[in-house]
Amino acid sequence: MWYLAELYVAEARRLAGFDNSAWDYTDEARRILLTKVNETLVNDARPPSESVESGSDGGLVDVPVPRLLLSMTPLLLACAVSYILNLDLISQIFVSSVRTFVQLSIVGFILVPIFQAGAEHWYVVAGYVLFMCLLAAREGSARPKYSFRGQFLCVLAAILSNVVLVSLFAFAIIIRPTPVYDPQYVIPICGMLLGNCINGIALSLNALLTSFVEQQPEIELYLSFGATKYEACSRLLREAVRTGTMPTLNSMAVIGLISIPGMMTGQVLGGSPPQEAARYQMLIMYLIAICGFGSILSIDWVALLVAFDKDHRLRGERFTKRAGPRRSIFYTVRSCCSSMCNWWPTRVQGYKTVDPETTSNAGADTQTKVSDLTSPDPVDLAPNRIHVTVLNAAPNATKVLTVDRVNRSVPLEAGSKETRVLFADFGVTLRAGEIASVTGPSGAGKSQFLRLVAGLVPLDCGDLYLGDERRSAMRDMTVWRHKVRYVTQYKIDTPGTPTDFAAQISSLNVAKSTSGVPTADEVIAETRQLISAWGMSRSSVDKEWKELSGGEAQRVIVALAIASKPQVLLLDESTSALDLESKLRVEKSVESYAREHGAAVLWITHDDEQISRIESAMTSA
Ligand SMILES: Nc1ncnc2c1ncn2[C@@H]1O[C@H](COP(=O)(O)OP(=O)(O)OP(=O)(O)O)[C@@H](O)[C@H]1O
Repeated sequence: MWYLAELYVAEARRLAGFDNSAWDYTDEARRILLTKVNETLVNDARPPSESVESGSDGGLVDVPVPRLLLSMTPLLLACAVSYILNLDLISQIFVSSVRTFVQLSIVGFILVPIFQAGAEHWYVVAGYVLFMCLLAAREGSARPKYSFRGQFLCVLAAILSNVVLVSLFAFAIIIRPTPVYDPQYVIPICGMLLGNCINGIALSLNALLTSFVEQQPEIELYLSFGATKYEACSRLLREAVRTGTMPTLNSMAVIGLISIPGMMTGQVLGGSPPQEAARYQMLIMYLIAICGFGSILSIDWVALLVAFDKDHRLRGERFTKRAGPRRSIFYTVRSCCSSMCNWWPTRVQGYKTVDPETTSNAGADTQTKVSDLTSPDPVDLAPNRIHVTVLNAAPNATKVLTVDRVNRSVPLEAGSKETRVLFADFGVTLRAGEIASVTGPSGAGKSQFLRLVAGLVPLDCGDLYLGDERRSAMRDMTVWRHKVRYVTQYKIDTPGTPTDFAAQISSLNVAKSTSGVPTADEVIAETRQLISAWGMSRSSVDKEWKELSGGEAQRVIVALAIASKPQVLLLDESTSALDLESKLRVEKSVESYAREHGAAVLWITHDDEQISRIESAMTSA
């Protein structure tokens, strides 16, 4: 290269009229030299055919529209694979490809006047960036499986605040174009920030909202042991943030080695030196990473605030499931064709057609069932069908729990504004050592009653007392839940072992700030002792929750609840998965816990014999 340069310098000097023997290197000679060297290097690096096509200016090889359309044809293969594997992606591939073509074609045209006007007026650039933020917020908020009211505005706020902050940092401090709002810099870079924000927000928000709805038992398990909303969701929050940030962090890890990203490719193709393009790319990646991270944290924080009320209760009813993917024109056309001509293959998932001839009986059956479900017997919706019976009245003992005329209603149907009263003016008083059975038909509201007492669901009116302490006067609901333990009827399905769980509940804020709370070692030692008395191996608490059978997990969680020493124990069908012998052993332990610790127990059961057994054991003791 230097040899070539030497030759050009000599030639340049000759053309400029210098005497080569004097060899004085002027600016003019340097300019001619550099121009010539560049032209030669660019043309030498290209195959002869390209050199001809790209012309003598060394710019991009032009891709005419027919060839651009030709580049879309391999996607037909993807459609064929989607059809064969029944992936139901044909519509999405088609719509995405057309959108890419149309949107980029439009943007190619509108950017020219925006760049011209934006170079003079900052508000043109700001307006266009705001427009991009609105579109980004729409896309980001439309993708998650579940949504909440005001989700679009929350996503917009998260995106806007982070993009504005990162842009100020990038353009005012790092890049410093002139003017600082130069649209040639601001618009493409903001576009890249927004593109990554959408993906991060959609992935993270989807993971978090899905957890709030579908992992409700896990969250409420922690809440029922006195966790705050942050403590109850910490694992799910961590996972959601990781899910959102992982694509960017992964691409940063392989950038340059495996992938040459779009911006760098564009700059190199546009004629920029690769080193300069690489520096810009590094800068963009750092900006994308911080902007994406900030937006994900912001929106997850907002989602957490929406999901819980001030008493750290999970409000699952605030989320609604999307009806399905947005309907595309392709879908509409296909559905019309399908219903009119019945020619569209029925094997594509979600669009199966039913032959009325062959399925008439099945259809009749289904209809009967559906009508049964949609018009429930009014008797099933009557309030106050639950019965609380104190099995061993101890009128002289101190009051432990007072439920004072509480009401609870739930939506008649999911998402409906109409409500159904489960119980009204409902009350009970339990004294130290008393056990009460909670009975009633399925769906009457027994679990809702126990969850209300535990402070996991709100009450419409009335109040609760623990001794003389009024619940509505308590500033911190976690303190109440630490003393009133609800044992769920669901099988525990959280990652980790019961030993890990004991360590987690012993390190909750409420446990650390309360005196006399058993340590993790004490909890786990007593749990081992109890489960061994109930016919299980002591080492069962070292197995993963998911490795325990339904009956084993049920015994372990009851043992953990007893070992954490609550004042009120709320058992929701806690022995339903056990054989008779195991049931008897658990009953005995619960009875002695109530007697020895002066605790009150509310026990939901459908087993009349169990009620008689507990009643006779407690009254004869
Ligand atoms: N979050 C909720 N939103 C709307 N309705 C709910 C909600 N939770 C429970 N319900 C409804 O409240 C009613 C009472 O539910 P609950 O679980 O308390 O019944 P249950 O008496 O414990 O029944 P089972 O004996 O079958 O466990 C049911 O009809 C249920 O569909």
